[in-house]
Amino acid sequence: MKHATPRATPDVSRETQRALDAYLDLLLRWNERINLVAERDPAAIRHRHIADCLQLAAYLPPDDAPLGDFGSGAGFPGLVLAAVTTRPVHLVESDKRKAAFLLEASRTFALPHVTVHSERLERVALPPLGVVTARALAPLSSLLPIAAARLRPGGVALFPKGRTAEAELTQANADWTMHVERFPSVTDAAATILRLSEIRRAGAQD
Ligand SMILES: C[S@@+](CC[C@H](N)C(=O)[O-])C[C@H]1O[C@@H](n2cnc3c(N)ncnc32)[C@H](O)[C@@H]1O
Repeated sequence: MKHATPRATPDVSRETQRALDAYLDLLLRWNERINLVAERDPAAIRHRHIADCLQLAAYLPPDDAPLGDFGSGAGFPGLVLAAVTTRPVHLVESDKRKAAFLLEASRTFALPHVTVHSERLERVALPPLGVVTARALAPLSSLLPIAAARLRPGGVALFPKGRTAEAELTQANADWTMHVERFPSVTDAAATILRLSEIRRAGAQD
């Protein structure tokens, strides 16, 4: 697998760092009542989830088009990215308790550009998106129809993937054409960030 050179994870301001630390505190408190993340160790959550998601900011397009994060869970990556972008961010999470956490977090950290949709992604009404993200939601062959249906022309999908990235791409290539960029993860040597654009069903006409 050939990776492009990784882009540096953006340095965050002290204010953003404080907000991310407060988000971690809130997550730890809620994690005692509902299962948001498997880890209990704050340092592990900071590295495996927050830093892992923050690195995606380097691959966002330089515009203000809306971002839709599908299956956000505890806010990964959508809520973390909302801390470093002013574009509208739509978090789609069907689990009511996780959606309640997302709502509380977006209110606590005064992120007025975040909208939480407590419903299934198949049914949610969203504007055409400039960016689609989904982490640990589904294999690529299931994510591509979602991205193709939701992205506006010129939009990109950012999918963090583990060691199955190449196999998922091979499988998806049977039914889809797309421009693929691969970036190495800075938090997990076995992981790859896929940035996909011009996603079309194979054989589809423009
Ligand atoms: C494995 S978790 C991953 C959560 C988060 N993206 C992360 O990386 O930690 C998948 C999440 O997707 C949500 N989900 C699954 N199917 C969904 C659907 N059809 N519509 C909306 N959310 C869905 C689940 O409730 C769960 O919170």
